[in-house]
Amino acid sequence: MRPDDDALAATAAGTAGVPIDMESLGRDFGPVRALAEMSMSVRPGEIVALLGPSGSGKSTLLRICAGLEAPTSGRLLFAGVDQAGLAPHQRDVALVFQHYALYPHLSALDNLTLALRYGRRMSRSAAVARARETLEMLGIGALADRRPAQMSGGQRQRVAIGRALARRARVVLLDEPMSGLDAKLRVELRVEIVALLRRLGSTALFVTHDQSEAMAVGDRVAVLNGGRLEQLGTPDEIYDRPATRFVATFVGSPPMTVLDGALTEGMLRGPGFAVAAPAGAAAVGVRPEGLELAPAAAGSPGGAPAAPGAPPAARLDGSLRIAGNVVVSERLGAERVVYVQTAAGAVAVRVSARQTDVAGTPDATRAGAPVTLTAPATALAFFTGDGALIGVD
Ligand SMILES: Nc1ncnc2c1ncn2[C@@H]1O[C@H](COP(=O)(O)OP(=O)(O)OP(=O)(O)O)[C@@H](O)[C@H]1O
Repeated sequence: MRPDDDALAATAAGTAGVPIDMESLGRDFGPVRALAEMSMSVRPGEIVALLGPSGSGKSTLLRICAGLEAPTSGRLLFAGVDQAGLAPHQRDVALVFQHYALYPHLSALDNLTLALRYGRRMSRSAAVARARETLEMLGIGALADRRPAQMSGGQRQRVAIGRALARRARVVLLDEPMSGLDAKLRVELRVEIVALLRRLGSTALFVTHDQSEAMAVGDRVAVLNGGRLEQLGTPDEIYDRPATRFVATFVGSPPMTVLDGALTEGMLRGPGFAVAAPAGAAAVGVRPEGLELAPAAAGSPGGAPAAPGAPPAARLDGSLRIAGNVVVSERLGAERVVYVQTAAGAVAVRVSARQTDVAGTPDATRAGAPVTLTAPATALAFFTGDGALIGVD
């Protein structure tokens, strides 16, 4: 859903998600800097996925938004109002955690109804109607009368999510809400959660360390590393134009390969490769699907340079070429990912699985096969020594 639609959805559901503004938020735990200079604006009704490795500060940021943790520096605003000093219950936020706690002696319906009656002070009939509607939206309307012990883990988690979302808080914070569930269930449930959030129009922050989950759930994805924001962008921007080397090598399956080199006279040279590069380049990156794999030409064994020590020549069209030997190849549905050991390091290449099935073609994907990898200039990304992407515009 695009922002223009958000207002409509919010009006239809009677909820208005609010804008969230983070201004240089920081949080220190003694000597540990859990969060630093975190600035981000989230639009009303937008879902932002917070993605990052363990310890990158995702939960700390969420807890600050919830009011469970105070920032050491910076400001947090909901709808333009500074949240400093406001307790969790004063912020109108809904929290969904991995570890849910339902009342065991109450039915699913009563678990939701109770939260609405006491959390939202709704009348009994209005609360029951809202609770039923929410359970229906999560595909568990038929389980309304069951107690938690009579449900599967996935069903219980749906009830817990329903209980948090039924309140229609203006901000919804989800911290790895599905990490206890199996992969198939996670995929199903994330679709339902997103549909529900859209319907309610709440602004949502969704913490995950699973990149496919982040890319599927987020209107935009915020990639965190070491307490800092590396990039905030749509899933396409994050994938196609990673702002930093960290993002490039964190997102993608397998992620971008980045080869280090030294720049002289417009040429980035590393072990076994040389490529025309912009000023400031210290490394060249290429996605697995940006490379073409071909059997090494006869007489030029893969892996080793033609003459040991002889620098490879850069190519006039700006493309990257590097030789190597296949280490292993992995069949993934219609594609195959081939890992090639080159003098500059391991390089991942994605090829059509059919490429290897053509009769009469030497199988360039079997282990040990000498191969040549080529990527056109348009498939290359260059990074500075600090890991920043060098603009190509
Ligand atoms: N209460 C605390 N006391 C001391 N250090 C803390 C505390 N809470 C978090 N930290 C530290 O702050 C950093 C960020 O932690 P945080 O839990 O926010 O990361 P995360 O990205 O959510 O990680 P994970 O994916 O493992 O949950 C870590 O180095 C962590 O050890």
